[in-house]
Amino acid sequence: MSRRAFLIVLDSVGIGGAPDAASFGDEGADTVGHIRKATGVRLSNLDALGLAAAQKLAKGEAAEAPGMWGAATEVSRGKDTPSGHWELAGVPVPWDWHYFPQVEGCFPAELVARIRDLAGTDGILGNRPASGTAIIDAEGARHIETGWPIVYTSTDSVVQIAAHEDAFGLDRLLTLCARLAPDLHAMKVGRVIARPFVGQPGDFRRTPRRRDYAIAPPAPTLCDWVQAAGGRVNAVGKIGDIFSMRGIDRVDKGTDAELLDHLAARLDDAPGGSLTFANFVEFDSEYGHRRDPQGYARHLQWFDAALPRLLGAMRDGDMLVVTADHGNDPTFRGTDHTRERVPVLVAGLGDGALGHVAFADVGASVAAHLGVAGDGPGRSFL
Ligand SMILES: O=P(O)(O)O[C@H]1O[C@H](CO)[C@@H](O)[C@H]1O
Ligand SMILES: [Mn+2]
Ligand SMILES: [Mn+2]
Repeated sequence: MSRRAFLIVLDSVGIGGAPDAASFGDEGADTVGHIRKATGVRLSNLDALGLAAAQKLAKGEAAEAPGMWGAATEVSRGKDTPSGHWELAGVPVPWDWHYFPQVEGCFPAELVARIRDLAGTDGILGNRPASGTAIIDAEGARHIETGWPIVYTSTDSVVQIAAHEDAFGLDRLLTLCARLAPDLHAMKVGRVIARPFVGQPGDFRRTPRRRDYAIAPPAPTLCDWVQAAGGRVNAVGKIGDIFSMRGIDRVDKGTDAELLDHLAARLDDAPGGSLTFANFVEFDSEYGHRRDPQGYARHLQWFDAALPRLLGAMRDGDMLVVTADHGNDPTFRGTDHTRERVPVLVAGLGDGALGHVAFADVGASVAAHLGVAGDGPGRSFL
């Protein structure tokens, strides 16, 4: 029997209960719990895999349910996408990220000068922490007038550059971000993100051609382990960006709806020994950061309705894991991620509650399932 693994990250679908939430200012945050409360959304297929039980466990309540489910706790000191994904892939982040101050004029003068040089402009717009959709509404018209890039940060370790695909140029934006990224990685800034948008003043829209230039993981991850053992690694969504393409053989991108088709295609054609690693980002980018519980609930329902199609395409020897990288409670103050535990829902390997596990145990378990050698602090729960 040839074994395959499918690791699916629902970006930001946290379940509360992180023991260190208070130190992030996130005590009480609970993405799925608060969405259920606010909207009454029913997630029967996810619950059949153990989501509701994992939610209880995350908050220290007793829970019993069939299936192979647990709640995972993060140890990396960031509540961001790279930290979450790398740790799920077996490698916690050993360093402190560099964050920009949450004030107007957040970027140091040398960095502003470097961006101006690389962009070939006399100035930049933004230079403050912001929500990405709000800042293109506020600065988009001036951006078109001046040609200056819109540069902003958030409470994550990130520099984001928004520019109009036609007025500024998509390739020009991507080149700017690619050239800037090494300087920022050297400062332990996790990512430079290109945020292309289109439209006119009053009607600007971001496009799916976003591109993340992430610092490389601190050590070989699950993706490298699988590749080193001769297995193929398929990335669905922004996984390739998050891992700086380390240990990745194939990338398929698109909207979440398109990614679902890519994932289904990999269920159909992925060879034995392979890992397919998927990230569905719209939970986070379209609903969590936008503090839209109704939209978030609809997207959860969309994934819940898609699950039978995915589970029905599994073969003997397949392991499929549904998990998340951090929280982004749309009912919580602010517009940023929230420190939370995440669900670990395993399909294909029968029943057996996992209880509390570490993020890194997910990577170790996928490696164990595929029979590849791993490394790091993770312990297989299989
Ligand atoms: O508001 P937008 O641009 O969506 O930014 C969000 O997306 C970034 C990367 O996930 C985060 O740092 C967060 O601030
Ligand atoms: Mn994320
Ligand atoms: Mn985010």
